[in-house]
Amino acid sequence: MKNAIETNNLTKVYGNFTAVNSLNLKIPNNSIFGMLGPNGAGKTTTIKMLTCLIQPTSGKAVVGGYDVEKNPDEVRNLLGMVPQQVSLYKDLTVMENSQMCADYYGIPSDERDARIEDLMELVDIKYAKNKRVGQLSGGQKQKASLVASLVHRPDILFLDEPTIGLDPTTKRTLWDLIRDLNDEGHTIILCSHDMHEVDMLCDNVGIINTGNLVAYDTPQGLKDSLLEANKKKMTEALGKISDETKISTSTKEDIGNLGLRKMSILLKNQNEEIIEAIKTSDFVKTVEIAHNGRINLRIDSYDDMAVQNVLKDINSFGGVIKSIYTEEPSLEDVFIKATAEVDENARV
Ligand SMILES: Nc1ncnc2c1ncn2[C@@H]1O[C@H](COP(=O)(O)OP(=O)(O)OP(=O)(O)O)[C@@H](O)[C@H]1O
Repeated sequence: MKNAIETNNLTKVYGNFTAVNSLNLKIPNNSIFGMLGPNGAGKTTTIKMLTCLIQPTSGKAVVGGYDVEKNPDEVRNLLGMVPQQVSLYKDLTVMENSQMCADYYGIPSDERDARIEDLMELVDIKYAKNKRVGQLSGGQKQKASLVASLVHRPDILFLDEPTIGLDPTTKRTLWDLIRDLNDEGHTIILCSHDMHEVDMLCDNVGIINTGNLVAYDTPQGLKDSLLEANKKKMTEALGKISDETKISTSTKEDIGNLGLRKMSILLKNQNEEIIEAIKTSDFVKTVEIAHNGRINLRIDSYDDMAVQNVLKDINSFGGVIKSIYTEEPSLEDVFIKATAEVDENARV
């Protein structure tokens, strides 16, 4: 079995509203998959179908080799789930909640408590094992939830916003744990709005928008595609300005501390008039002339057209561009671009 999860035109319709639309997804075994999408995109609905909590309207999903509709029990046995809202019993202790989960999955009683204690140590919650869940802080509840969901050593683990509200240290502990679990062979499905987290942890990323899968690749692949598209647009905008203009990308540090959307330009024929034209361009928020003559700009817009319009302004004042640096796109840029075109009719 190559893929831990495979869906074929998986669809969920509520009334006349399509929450998930013909989803075709392949999540390789032993990988970390990041599921991204704006609020209401259909992520939770997808996860609910994959974890047999709701039935698909049409299409198919195979999880761990089992069809979610034909073999839901087998699927459930393979899964662990840490939901957005911790779903443990508030009046039971951390230990009792985990014991209940272990019993549900039929873990032998002579193994059960040792397994739970090992996991508690791993996520650092053993000190609170006899505390009732209702008395725990948000982060402690999240850890308790992880212990309960890992006790049966699931092949596939679903994590829905697992680090939301956690302090930076606890967040890092959890990231390390996710990597460790993956090294041990678990496939992990991570739903998160934290782009840094997804970029850092995930092997592959899928972006869902209004029920449709609009992008799927490695994080680097997604960023590279956007970079290529941006370069193409810049080349088009440069047009006849100069065939020799070098377009490159650079990290934030190389360009300098300029703020949000940055670009840096070197002109062959820099003069006051051109600089003035750049400064008064509608799209340019700050202009800084570096000691080496580079013009560092901050363009306060995520609109692709901003870059093109600045280049056109320079062109109209006779500026000949020698080289352009733009900031490398981040996963956040990819997300914003991929989800920009929202079909308002497809929302409720
Ligand atoms: N039981 C339901 N009945 C009708 N519509 C529903 C139901 N559950 C979800 N929806 C709708 O389906 C769409 C997708 O919801 P879903 O919870 O899957 O989004 P999501 O991507 O998980 O969002 P978020 O990031 O906010 O958690 C939303 O428009 C939501 O209103």
